[in-house]
Amino acid sequence: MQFRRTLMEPLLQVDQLTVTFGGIVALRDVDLRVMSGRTTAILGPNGAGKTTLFNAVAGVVTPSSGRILLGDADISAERPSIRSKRGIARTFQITQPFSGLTVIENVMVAIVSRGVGMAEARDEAADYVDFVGLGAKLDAPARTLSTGQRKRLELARALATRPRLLLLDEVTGGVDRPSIPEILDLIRRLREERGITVLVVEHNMEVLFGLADDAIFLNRGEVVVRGSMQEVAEHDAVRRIYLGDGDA
Ligand SMILES: Nc1ncnc2c1ncn2[C@@H]1O[C@H](COP(=O)(O)OP(=O)(O)OP(=O)(O)O)[C@@H](O)[C@H]1O
Repeated sequence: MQFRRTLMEPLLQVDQLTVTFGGIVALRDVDLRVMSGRTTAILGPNGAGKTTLFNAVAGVVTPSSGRILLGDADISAERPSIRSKRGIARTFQITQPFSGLTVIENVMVAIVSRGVGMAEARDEAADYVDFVGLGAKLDAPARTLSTGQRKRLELARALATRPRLLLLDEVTGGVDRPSIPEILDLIRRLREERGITVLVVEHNMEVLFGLADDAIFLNRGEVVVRGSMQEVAEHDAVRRIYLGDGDA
């Protein structure tokens, strides 16, 4: 019963969020509920405000109004490092590993910064590296990895912060087609095996159908449609924008 109740609660709640940059309104009165244990997609054309919403949740842009709750805690005024400690992690559209460090060292950095000792950090890092399927690359310098492998490393680094909520920005962007199913499988396992709630920005509709339970569609900073991934994808406004993908 406890499990069922948890699934029905939002882990992340965004209320009436407005973000402006000078005269540009990047987000206007955006409401969002990200349900615990589910994967939620943010859809929208270029400039819709998707990245700004991620940045506001991570705490790297300051909203002009509105509030953000993680569980019961109002995190609106908290710095990014505090939000990270509370369990919000993000990956970037362009991966940013330390290219001179090896795969395991890259992951250890995130663990050591939690205050864990080196030996213990190495064991924990090896677990995450294995989980993302980079076990054979443990001691390879990050700069030698393919784009798909760098995305996996990025996920391992995010795992090292022990997230409850993972923000994934274009996780299949730049990844060669044959490697995409493996990355998607990995993201599904994050939820199923580690109980991580996922919020994803992704342009590829085909990818989202296999991944997202819920979705919101933003246009010019406002929420136009919200619902199940299926409902949102079938909405006229969404179909118009994504028709070029052939799957919407
Ligand atoms: N730091 C900034 N300074 C000024 N304007 C910004 C800044 N960041 C975003 N914007 C503007 O805010 C609006 C929303 O941008 P945002 O990057 O959030 O959209 P997006 O949906 O992520 O787009 P894309 O799909 O192209 O990445 C755009 O008009 C953008 O130009």
